[in-house]
Amino acid sequence: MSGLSVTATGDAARAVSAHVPSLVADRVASRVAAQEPDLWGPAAAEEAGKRLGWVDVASRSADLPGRVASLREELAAEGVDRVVLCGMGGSSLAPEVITATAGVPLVVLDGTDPGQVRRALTEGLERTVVVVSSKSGGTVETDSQRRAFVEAMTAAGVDAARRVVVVTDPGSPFAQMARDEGYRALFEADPDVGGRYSALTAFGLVPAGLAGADVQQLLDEAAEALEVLAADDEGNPGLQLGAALGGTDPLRDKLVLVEDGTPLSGFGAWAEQLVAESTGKEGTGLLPVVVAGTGSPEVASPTSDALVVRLVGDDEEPADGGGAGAEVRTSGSLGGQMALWETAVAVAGRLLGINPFDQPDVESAKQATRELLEGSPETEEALAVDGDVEIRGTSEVAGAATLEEAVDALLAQVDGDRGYLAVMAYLDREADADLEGVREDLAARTGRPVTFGWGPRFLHSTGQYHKGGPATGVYLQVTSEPAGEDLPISGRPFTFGGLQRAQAAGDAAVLADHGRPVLRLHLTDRSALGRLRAALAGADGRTR
Ligand SMILES: O=P(O)(O)OC[C@H]1O[C@H](O)[C@H](O)[C@@H](O)[C@@H]1O
Repeated sequence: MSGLSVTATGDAARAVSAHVPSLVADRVASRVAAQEPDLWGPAAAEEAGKRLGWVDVASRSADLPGRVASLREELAAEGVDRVVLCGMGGSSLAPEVITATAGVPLVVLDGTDPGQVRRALTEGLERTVVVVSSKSGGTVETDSQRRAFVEAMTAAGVDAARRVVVVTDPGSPFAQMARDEGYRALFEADPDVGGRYSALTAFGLVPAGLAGADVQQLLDEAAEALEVLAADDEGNPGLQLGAALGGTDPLRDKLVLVEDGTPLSGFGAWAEQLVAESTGKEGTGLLPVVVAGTGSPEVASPTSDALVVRLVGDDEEPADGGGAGAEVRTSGSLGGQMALWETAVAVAGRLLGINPFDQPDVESAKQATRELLEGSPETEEALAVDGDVEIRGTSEVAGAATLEEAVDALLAQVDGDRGYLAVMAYLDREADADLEGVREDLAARTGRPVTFGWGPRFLHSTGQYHKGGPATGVYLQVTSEPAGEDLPISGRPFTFGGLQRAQAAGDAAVLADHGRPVLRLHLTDRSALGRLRAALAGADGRTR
């Protein structure tokens, strides 16, 4: 028994009935398990041919728990017990959910906010090991974080080379660097598994295992689940979830994810990347909307284009199959759920007619950032300045003279039937965490799904969907001067603050090029956050 359970109601149940029989007849489950690359059309076959290794992850990763446990013991004997992970997207989201669920501490540094980076650098360096994870070995945030740690450790008299562990693909620039610099350990990951499917490879298991999570158990859970998920059987939960995700008609493309009794902690953020980057392309896809709880507007009164997925506990009563709306409930162990969602997203990709293994629109924002870093980080004149807030944006918000007018102008662009609002905050996701509360306010205010992402973290997750998915979004970007001093990046001509601004400006430019409405608010003093929050909440009583 894998303990995996998927139940569907309403439109989701109808999608299961409509699609699972043909998925079984086409032997989709066993062909995914056999790593057949031709399930997503001829154009996707080459990529799929090198991206399906996750189906036998338990054997591919078999040596890792032992290797990680030995390294953890060695480090502990040296008094090193604080684990920091530097990595973005697929290189950080899995260890975050694994350690949060296991209740073991891991510092995840997946941002460039100078205050957030500085905090990670100043707490307990003498007992810190830094895991630098990047599949490509070329991600600018990760390399900048590595540089910052090496410099800070060296300044503190700590032998940095003994404290850096690298996880990367064989042959990547990071693999070479780990050898050249004599870093403590190099874990070469499986190149046949894509970043967002890499949870149970070295990317998930090394940092989580060093932090003390039981990674052997995760692999065992996944192995058990993958057997069930390989069956050409109508009861296969991977086919059922895949059909519910990709097969509603008309497509319910706002996937509202809510923890509702699950023992897993933070699963939504991991699933968000998997779903958004895998499906959000060619003008279609599913927008994950990760909400705080069952009282959130998107769950309490779902829109007609929403599919609500409740992550429930194992003893939850199954929902009955009828009714209006569309809901799915899933439960099972963390390793099992990861395998379930990977399978389901691959199945949904087939139903949506897209290649679930590429991310064709991520590079454009990276390129725009590189160009800005080579020039000046902010080249666009402010349309208006309201106190400590500079207002920039596309033509839809051009007439606004005040912060409140600008927000109103943007919200007026949210389509009442299919639209969504994405809030993208390039701030300190720990110190400024309260801002996340505006998600609910804005959802209530607009009556539409609202996503909240911390920049640049979300660029490696929902960023693909924003550009490649349907043109139904409007975008609110928040940037700020650093709360304290900016932080230089050793050996680079730009600072963390400069990088953060360039990433924001680069992404906004690409969204604008795609014809999407964008409002950019830059706080010249971070103390203006309170005012911003009130303006977004509509605290003066103005509602649309
Ligand atoms: O692991 P890395 O190569 O550093 O990549 C980190 C992330 O980069 C990009 O944003 C990709 O679209 C993601 O899928 C990936 O997870």
